[in-house]
Amino acid sequence: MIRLDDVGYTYPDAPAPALQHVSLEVPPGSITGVVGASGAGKTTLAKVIAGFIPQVEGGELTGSATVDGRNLAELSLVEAVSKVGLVIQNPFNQISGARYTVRGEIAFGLENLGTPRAEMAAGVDEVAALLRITDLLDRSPYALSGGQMQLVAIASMLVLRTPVLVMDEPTSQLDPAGTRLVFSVLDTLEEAGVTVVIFEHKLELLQAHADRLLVLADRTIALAGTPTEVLADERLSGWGIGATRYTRAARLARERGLIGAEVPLPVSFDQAAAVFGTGAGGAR
Ligand SMILES: Nc1ncnc2c1ncn2[C@@H]1O[C@H](COP(=O)(O)OP(=O)(O)OP(=O)(O)O)[C@@H](O)[C@H]1O
Repeated sequence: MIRLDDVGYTYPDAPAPALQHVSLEVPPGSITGVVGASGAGKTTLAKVIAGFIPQVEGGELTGSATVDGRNLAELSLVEAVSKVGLVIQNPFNQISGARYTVRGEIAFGLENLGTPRAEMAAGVDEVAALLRITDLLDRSPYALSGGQMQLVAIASMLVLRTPVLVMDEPTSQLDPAGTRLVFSVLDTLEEAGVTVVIFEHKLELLQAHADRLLVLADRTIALAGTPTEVLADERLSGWGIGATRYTRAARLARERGLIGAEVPLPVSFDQAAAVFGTGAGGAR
């Protein structure tokens, strides 16, 4: 269980806090999505949950952030890293620079933990198969596309098998197929009991895969609920968050008089199918 109670954080020498009064609970074995406009504090919150703040960044953290009852600020970085994996926003920065093959790169964290060689090799093969990058294992980590590098960065965290995984825009470099693959891997992780917090802009996928959705706005959690509840909230556009394609299509249909103003705007495929009367079964 991840629990934040009235967390505030100010970067070193920053004139104002990046986060204020943030309280949240993430139950174990669930997927929580976090959405927010640019600059809302998503990366900052990801680093708090991963224990990188304040350990790595410095600055002033107030309130309490715990994982399984342990205060993150009191864990050593090694302890924090063994509890929470952080997939950072820019995959280029996640690459260690210390290994010449993708295989070595993915194994790097396990190597540092002293994992036996055979176990390490099996772990790397397993995550590579899961993320469909087995054919990249003997390539140089520097000769990859942005999307391939992002999958390698994700693999290098998954292989550590931390009970909690925090992902900061992990699909930003991926094409739609790669993005769907990552979300299906999250479902697999959830089934295996992993707790996932994903900071992401792709609302349709969050709607389909997340158990809960949090909105970060004005430096705090402005709204929390099921994805369907949150995505239907009229305040989202004011917070700089878009709407799902289903909502946008229905809004257009409403403007053109094709559906009445009294019909609630759909946020999901199933709701849209009901509104447009086409039934389920089409392409999503
Ligand atoms: N190292 C830093 N020092 C001082 N201020 C920072 C630092 N990093 C981020 N900030 C500030 O903290 C606030 C939140 O930034 P953060 O990167 O967490 O937002 P974000 O929601 O992840 O944005 P984006 O979607 O653009 O990545 C911003 O006002 C930003 O300018």
